[in-house]
Amino acid sequence: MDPAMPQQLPQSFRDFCAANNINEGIYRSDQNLPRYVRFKAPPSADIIAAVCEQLGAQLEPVRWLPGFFALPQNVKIAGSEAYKKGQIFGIDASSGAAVEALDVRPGDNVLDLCAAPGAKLCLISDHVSPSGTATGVDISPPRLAATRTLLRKYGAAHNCRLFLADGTTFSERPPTRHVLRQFSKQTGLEQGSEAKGRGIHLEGVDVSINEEGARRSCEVDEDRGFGFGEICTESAVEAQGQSRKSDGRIAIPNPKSGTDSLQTARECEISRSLDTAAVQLGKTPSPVQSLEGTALEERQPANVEACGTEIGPTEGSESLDISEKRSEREGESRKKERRRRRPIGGSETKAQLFFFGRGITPRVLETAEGSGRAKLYDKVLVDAECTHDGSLKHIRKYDWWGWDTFERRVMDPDRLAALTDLQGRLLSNGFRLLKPGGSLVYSTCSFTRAQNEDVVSTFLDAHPDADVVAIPQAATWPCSPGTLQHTLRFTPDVSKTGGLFIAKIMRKQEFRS
Ligand SMILES: C[S@@+](CC[C@H](N)C(=O)[O-])C[C@H]1O[C@@H](n2cnc3c(N)ncnc32)[C@H](O)[C@@H]1O
Repeated sequence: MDPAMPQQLPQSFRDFCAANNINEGIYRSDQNLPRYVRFKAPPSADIIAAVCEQLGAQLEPVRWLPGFFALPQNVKIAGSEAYKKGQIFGIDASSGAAVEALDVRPGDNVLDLCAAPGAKLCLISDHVSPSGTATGVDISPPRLAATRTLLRKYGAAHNCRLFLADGTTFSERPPTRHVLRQFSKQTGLEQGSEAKGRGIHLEGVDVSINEEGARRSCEVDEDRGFGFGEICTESAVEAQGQSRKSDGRIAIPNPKSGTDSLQTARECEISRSLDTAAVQLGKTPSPVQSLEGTALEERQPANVEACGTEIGPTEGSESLDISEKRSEREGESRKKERRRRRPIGGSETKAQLFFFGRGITPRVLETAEGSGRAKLYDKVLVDAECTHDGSLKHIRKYDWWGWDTFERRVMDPDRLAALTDLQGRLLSNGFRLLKPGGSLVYSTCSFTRAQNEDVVSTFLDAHPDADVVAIPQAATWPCSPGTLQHTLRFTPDVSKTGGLFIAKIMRKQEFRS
């Protein structure tokens, strides 16, 4: 057998490769690829040594990608202290490269249009800190729930928000940075405080402190329909049926378990501030406006998925009732949503009111029509749904699912056409939400031209204000050029990473059609 060929590739997959001009040789090292981890904060030599000891393996720095380390593929990281403490997380180096290509800067507002399960969003959250924001969107409730868990675990939730929405129609503006700073200042929840990882949801919230000082009243932002409630005073503690223990801790009754959980006043204050309801009105939010101030077409309203506490499907926690009327209806629709197999061409999302709040009665807050120019995102990542053929590990799952399923899902021309159509619409909508002068990265973990260069070329034909640009950092990356100028491909044989296609697209600063 040709040593360049991977052994025992299933015939269906070989047929797929042949049909898409994919050289099977690129998979030859796929079975022995390293796994990659990233340190949340730049590690000292002592920390690296300690983590190596915990993992029982050497961490090899990835020379071309700062903060990333390679490990032998079979090393399990989940049991280690470093992983449990959120010090390291698993993310393929090619995924890291996609985020690096975006060149995210502190203070940027970044949109991640296909965010789940969230590894790239965690990285983005780190890069935009301390003053920027990251907005994640995904159409899959369970995957979004996993994303929320990940964000919390890695202390990335403080500047992130998540929407359950169709990325082809998502239309929410970036949050107001001014408010983010104001909220942090007033609550004392600065970067690195214990609030990190709790999931603050801050978009468009106008926070004010009244005469009583400790009391925080929060009003909804006119554009957004979200808000934080107030609470934290002694009277509010009593009003909530809570009591202070002699050591100063506050007993918070949990009606479901019948037990009290004890929190220090500080913890209580923080959780109150963070866990108060965020509200998405059950009506269409004001659409994003173009820079010229004209409303862009009406889009589907998004559902709020995650912020301070549980909304929507949860991991290891119960979702809270929203209102007597709505909870039943939504419970049913969520069940239906879980049962339903998501079509490959995307799906419609219905407006739903998600809600949460521990012991807090949520208020539905009124919005006013937004006015003036919409703020758009500085950077957008469209890490699109694809056939995942860049990773044999993923493709091998069809050993269990059955290769007839592969043929039906991945090789059926109608489904492929629907998929590439979805990719094009995700790219177009991401670009619509990008500000002039901003950059967008389109990536897939497929090697087919149809899902990569062809999608980008079709997009460029329809968007004269878009340019594919070179990625300067890539000069030192172990990748190969795509067939469209400036596009890149990470292939397992060359990069020793999972497969990834990356195109960086700039929106021209000044453009007259
Ligand atoms: C390749 S995965 C994204 C991986 C993610 N960026 C990460 O780094 O963890 C593609 C995601 O697109 C989501 N998706 C599929 N169709 C979508 C749509 N119409 N709108 C938004 N997300 C969609 C899928 O649920 C899936 O989570």
